[in-house]
Amino acid sequence: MAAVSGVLPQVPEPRAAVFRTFSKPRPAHARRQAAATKRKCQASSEAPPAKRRSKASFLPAKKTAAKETRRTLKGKAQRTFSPKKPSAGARDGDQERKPGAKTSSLFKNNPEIPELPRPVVKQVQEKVFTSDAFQALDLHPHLISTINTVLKMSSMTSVQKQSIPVLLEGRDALVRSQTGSGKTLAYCIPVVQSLQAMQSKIQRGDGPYALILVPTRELALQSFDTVQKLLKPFTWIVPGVLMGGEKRKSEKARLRKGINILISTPGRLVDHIKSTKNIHFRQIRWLILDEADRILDLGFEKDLTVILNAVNAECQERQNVLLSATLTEGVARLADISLHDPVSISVLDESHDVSSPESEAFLEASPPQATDELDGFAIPAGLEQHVVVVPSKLRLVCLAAFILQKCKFERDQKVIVFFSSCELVEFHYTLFLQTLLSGSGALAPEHLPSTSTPLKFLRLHSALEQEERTAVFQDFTHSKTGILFCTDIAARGLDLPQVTWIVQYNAPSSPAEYIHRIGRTARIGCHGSSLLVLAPSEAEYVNSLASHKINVSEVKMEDILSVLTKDDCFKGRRGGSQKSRAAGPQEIRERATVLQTLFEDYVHSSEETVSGAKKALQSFIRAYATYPRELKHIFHIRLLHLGHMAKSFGLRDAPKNLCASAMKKKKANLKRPDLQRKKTQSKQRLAEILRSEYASGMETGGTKVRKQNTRGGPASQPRGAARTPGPASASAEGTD
Ligand SMILES: Nc1ncnc2c1ncn2[C@@H]1O[C@H](COP(=O)(O)OP(=O)(O)OP(=O)(O)O)[C@@H](O)[C@H]1O
Repeated sequence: MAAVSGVLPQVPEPRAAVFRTFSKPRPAHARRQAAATKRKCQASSEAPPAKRRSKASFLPAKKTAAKETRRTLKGKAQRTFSPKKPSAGARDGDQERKPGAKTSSLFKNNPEIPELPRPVVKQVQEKVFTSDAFQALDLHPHLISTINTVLKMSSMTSVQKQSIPVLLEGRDALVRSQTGSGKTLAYCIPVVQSLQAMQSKIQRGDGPYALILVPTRELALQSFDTVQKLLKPFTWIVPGVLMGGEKRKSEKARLRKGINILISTPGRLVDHIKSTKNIHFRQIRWLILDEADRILDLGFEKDLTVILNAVNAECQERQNVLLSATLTEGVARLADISLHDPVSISVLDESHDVSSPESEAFLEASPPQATDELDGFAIPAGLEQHVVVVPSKLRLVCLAAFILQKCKFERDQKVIVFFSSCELVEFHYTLFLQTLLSGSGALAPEHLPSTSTPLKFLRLHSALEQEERTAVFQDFTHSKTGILFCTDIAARGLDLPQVTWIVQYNAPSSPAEYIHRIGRTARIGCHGSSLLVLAPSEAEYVNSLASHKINVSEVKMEDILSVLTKDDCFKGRRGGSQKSRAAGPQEIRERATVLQTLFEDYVHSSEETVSGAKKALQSFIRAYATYPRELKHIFHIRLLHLGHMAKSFGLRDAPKNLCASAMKKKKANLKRPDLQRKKTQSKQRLAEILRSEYASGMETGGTKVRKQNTRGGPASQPRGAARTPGPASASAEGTD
């Protein structure tokens, strides 16, 4: 990174610049210097000593640049979102400055960017496809022809080849294979085959024969769609989905008429078990837990117990199938599910079969390892994983530059950006919509490069009304391009076609969540890329990923920012463009400042927007506090510079008392004798909170983001992926 040499690398022609400089080996002296820097940085956290000037920063900006920037932007900002006069309420401490106020330097006083660790990792890989056709299985001819003609699939994937015969034999199974490898059909085909072959023909009124549990509503819809297609020739078998967001009454009516293959989120099913007379499980032959490790997780524990008790009370003889890309036997053992002599299916095992040429390559390449060492999660071969280390002040412009690069200046790019809470999604969605879309995109179309593509922003999180959630899901599914901002609600199971990039703007809380997030791209043998954004104090996370056999290569922040030289909307003082001269570090710096000013002016344009940004920052801090203990040495609020962090929310200064009240509360709690009792309650609370992110929609009285409301933020939400209790204090907007 720039920290190593102290100067920004020469920025080549912008088109060729971005992402050409991944992980280049550095000279030894530079490495030594960077290692020393890293030690210093770790000791001092992200907050630098007041007088220290960052070597990592760009060359010092001339004083006039920001002034000029302000002038350039003033007009633009007014044309885009018309900043209002700051109202009385906006005059909170330092936040009272008018839009267009001087933007403090983005490039001074940043912490050094440490050289990233480069652990040697042999990633676990699986072979996706086999050469075997579905005809090789003992399936009903109509089912085979439906797979061939309706689903347009001919050969089986590895996980299908291994799982379908085992499940057709009637065995219980734990199935693990990489994301996007076809696990849905691996269980749907045996279910349909076995139910259509039942001697006494299934009647709709019999009720459910198969119960499929999935963690999110979108996944429920997606699985329902697959089952429905497979059932085309077997019209007497009725599938149905219970997923919340829909009127309870209509679901009850459908249950009364009869559903034979029932797909549901756990929370919604529990609600019906408690309140719907007609629901019964007398006929259950199959219990499937898709994304089983998530469903067995803390957040669903209570719901799952209710469901299993209800099912066990009425039927004992059934097949149980647990599937996930990150299912370990350890996780499965925790399940209070009476698995009967289960078969453990892992496609990785097949890679070790010396009869396949690829496996031979694998065996040759990897020395014998202990069993647990082989336990890394497989990552699709077509997935290129990147990481960028960005000082907190530059996070926002870096994200924006990346989005502009991919979605404005490249064709057919579909990007998913993961955030740790609903509030963060909502804040960034609104900010980008109001600045990048109506800002740079709408300014003067004649000034846009002819190669640019209009930006399309979408957002998905649990605080949206179900109607909008479904619409967004459908829209993004069918779009050729677009940027989806989301929480971990979209991390599991969703099969969104042709996603090209996954950005993790907030690091995930576990390696499993990392795998699932990146798994939304490079599915079923396709190619895709991912980018993880880390702060300098979080660089150690690369080692944590490596310990789970996850290998990321470094992208330079400067390379991402250099795209701004393509976009004359961000022209700085000197007004040069790529056409007239080569873009240098100074120009990149100026343009980044223009972009940051655009964000800050929007945020400071009204009381409402300032307060939205503060809430989002608080939500970030709360989510940051929920990282599990084993990651606390990397992700600890103490390691963040809150003033710099505030800048990444478009705030010119850190709001006062940001953490103080939370810390005060914590200290007070420590003195209180009833703390232990409270701890149990807070565990339950966390379960509620986690469930809310994956809510099934029976919730009442919660704060939902209305369709038209692009400015106001939703109720505070914690990271959906947290597996470990933390002090997140979200509202209970989405409990089932
Ligand atoms: N045999 C096949 N041939 C071609 N495409 C297939 C085949 N089986 C499944 N697919 C397609 O592969 C994609 C991924 O399948 P699926 O969603 O079932 O993956 P998954 O393993 O469940 O992923 P995740 O772990 O992310 O949930 C889907 O678009 C599906 O239609």
